[in-house]
Amino acid sequence: MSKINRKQDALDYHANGRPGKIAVIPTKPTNSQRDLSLAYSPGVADPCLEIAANKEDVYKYTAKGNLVAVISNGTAVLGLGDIGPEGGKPVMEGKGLLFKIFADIDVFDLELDTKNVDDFVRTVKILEPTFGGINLEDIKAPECFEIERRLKEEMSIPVMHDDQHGTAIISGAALINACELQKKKLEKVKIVVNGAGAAAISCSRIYVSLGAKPENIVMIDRAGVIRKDRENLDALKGEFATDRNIHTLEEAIKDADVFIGLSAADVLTADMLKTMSKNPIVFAMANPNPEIAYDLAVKTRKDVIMATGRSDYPNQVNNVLGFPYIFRGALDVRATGINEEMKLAAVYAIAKLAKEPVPESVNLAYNINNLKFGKDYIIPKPTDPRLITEVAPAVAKAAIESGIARAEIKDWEAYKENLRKRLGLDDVLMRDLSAAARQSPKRVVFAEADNYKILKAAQIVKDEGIAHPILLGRKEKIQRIISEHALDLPNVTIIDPLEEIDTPKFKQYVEALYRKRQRRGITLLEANKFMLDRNYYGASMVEFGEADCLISGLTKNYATTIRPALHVIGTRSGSRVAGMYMMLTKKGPVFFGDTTVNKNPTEEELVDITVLLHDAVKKMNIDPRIAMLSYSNFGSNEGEIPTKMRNAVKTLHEKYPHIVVDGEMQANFATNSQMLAENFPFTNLSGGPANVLVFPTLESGNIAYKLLQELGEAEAVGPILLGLNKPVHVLQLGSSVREIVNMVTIAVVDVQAKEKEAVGKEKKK
Ligand SMILES: NC(=O)C1=CN([C@@H]2O[C@H](COP(=O)(O)OP(=O)(O)OC[C@H]3O[C@@H](n4cnc5c(N)ncnc54)[C@H](OP(=O)(O)O)[C@@H]3O)[C@@H](O)[C@H]2O)C=CC1
Ligand SMILES: CC(=O)C(=O)O
Ligand SMILES: [Mg+2]
Repeated sequence: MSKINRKQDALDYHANGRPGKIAVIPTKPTNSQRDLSLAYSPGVADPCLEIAANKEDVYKYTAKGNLVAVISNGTAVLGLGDIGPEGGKPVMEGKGLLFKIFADIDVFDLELDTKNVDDFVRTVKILEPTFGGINLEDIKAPECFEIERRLKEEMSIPVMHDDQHGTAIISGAALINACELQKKKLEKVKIVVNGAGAAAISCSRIYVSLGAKPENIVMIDRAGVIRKDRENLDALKGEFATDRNIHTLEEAIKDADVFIGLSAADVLTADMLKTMSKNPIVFAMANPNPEIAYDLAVKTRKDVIMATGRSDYPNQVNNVLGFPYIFRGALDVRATGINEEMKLAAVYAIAKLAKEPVPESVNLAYNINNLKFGKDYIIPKPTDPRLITEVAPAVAKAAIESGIARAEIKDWEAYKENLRKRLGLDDVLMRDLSAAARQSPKRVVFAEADNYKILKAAQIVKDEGIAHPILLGRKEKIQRIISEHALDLPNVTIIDPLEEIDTPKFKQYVEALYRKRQRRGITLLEANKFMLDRNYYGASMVEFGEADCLISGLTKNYATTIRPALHVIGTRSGSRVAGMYMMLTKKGPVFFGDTTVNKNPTEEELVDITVLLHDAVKKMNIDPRIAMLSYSNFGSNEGEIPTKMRNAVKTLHEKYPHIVVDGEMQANFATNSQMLAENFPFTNLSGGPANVLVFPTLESGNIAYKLLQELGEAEAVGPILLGLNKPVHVLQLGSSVREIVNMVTIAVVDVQAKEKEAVGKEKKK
């Protein structure tokens, strides 16, 4: 994007619609007169009096415990300098936005019109009743140090100057990892810190805590190298003053291992970079423009590990990776401050996370196929959903262990679960199913293995111990994709049916297909031809026990994929086939059927579909509560659809009394149990909203799940094919890697359930 376009886009982004980036949203119902009388007068008086009697109750009855103030006077806004409090407001609103989206922390941004330290401290101090924490931002050195020190002493809620400590924590984590990759020891590296302000001094201090030697650090400000013999040297800069006989950045940078830029744009030239030691580390963190442009640095030195504060290049060393989670952890244990132990815990948690395999959602967000620990990935990406569950608990634990927490966390797994829920990362069911799959992984044959997404999913399910993949396709093509994308799939079986044509196994598969279909118009020659199709071959592998289940359909339409399975494997005796989607909604999982196979099911077919859905949901250890949907409620409308749904319910009640099912009903009644009970108290659909929805036609089911997926932001897992003799699962055309992994997980659990069923039947005999 050109600079001009970017400028206009950025201005439009802020100005369009409601100006600015944040707003206040009520968290309680406000629909009725009653709600309002509780929210405000007279009801509000009760929590007021409770808090007046016991101040700590402010955490119980108000938003204080989750509310952070982002406070600035605009004197060091990014690297833009002193642009005043109003000038800094977009940055402060931006911080508020980041706190919210990454850690679900609410923020009021406060821009103070003062450069006077006493006024600043007094103003913030008297805000203590309102906030759970104070994030000081973009206040210039040296005032920022005194402001933070005094507020920490005088306030009993966490106070942190983010430009100092947030930056120190992130760059500390990045430095540990960069040193490891460049095979350098932190205790020995020579570090040049350009800048001697808030960020630079705190970063240098944390590097020393992590093992760097103060005598190996040279610090530089606008006047040059900070030397011990400088006149009027202030105490802060004095901490890192050197007695070496050097005066300029040019002199200091020669043979240095690490350059830390926390100053201004473009001060490090290519010529200077050339003089650094072998395998140099450059963190050019000035915002918005770094001390040396990313492209110039990597062009100048092939052996450099390069990081900037920007999101549009690899290695974004920016305090956004820290402040949301540091405050999250501190707020959740009601810490009285943010101490050294908490900061170091955050450093190590962030550094460690960079070495873990990257979730697919992060690859997708950056449009990179295989991010992994290395020169271009030294710290996690800000969108990594694991940051909250790794960094916040590490910080909270450190607060408890160092004795500054006022609340305990006992069940850390439950706490992490809660953190995921806060961000809507709460796919508990999928996680439970993954855990179940891992207990006994199965052989899954992928019919379309000459496809990157399938191979990536195969790698994930293999790495996670969910399944043993078997890949079908042209061997050379599969190997090429594996090496192009640096996938890691050693020792995985690859089979090309075209190369199997003369094997006894191939012949066995062909004969079996011919036997099954000879009276349905298939000749032996045709059976032979069909078997070259990987869907037929894969289904035959499942049929003959060479694999436990088949996954296909990513690149072909549904009918083309399902037909071979029906021909080779067939349906369970007396059963029909139907498709089910598991919709992972914000209110929990809801199962939709039939969304895939039966266009306009009859009453009898609806009964069978309902039983199939019931049994499938039960296998996932969920008690099904089934609603038969229509546009009418219990006879309120006549018509073909309500009648067939009503009749299906009647048959289900008679033949399957153990199944909790009711209808016909409209979707809003099915999903709102209070409304259903108030209007139709006779219903047997009790104990909460329906979690299985049976649709009258394929059309309505398909439309409903797609709308929910797009507008309701629910994740759709499926279609899960029900009724086949052996597990075959057909992907949605163009599924994502995550959807394929989910589907494999379901397939493995399905195989496990079928095995259990078989053992049960054997025992009964
Ligand atoms: N990536 C990230 O996460 C973060 C990046 N930053 C960036 O770091 C920079 C500094 O921020 P902060 O510490 O808050 O600001 P401060 O105002 O406290 O400090 C700025 C420092 O930079 C020095 N400086 C300015 N220009 C030069 C130059 N040309 N050569 C040498 N030194 C120079 C100043 O020197 P003097 O003392 O002589 O005035 C001062 O010491 C900003 O660009 C900011 O965007 C900050 C926080 C986080
Ligand atoms: C990232 C940040 O806080 C800064 O540049 O000031
Ligand atoms: Mg800042």
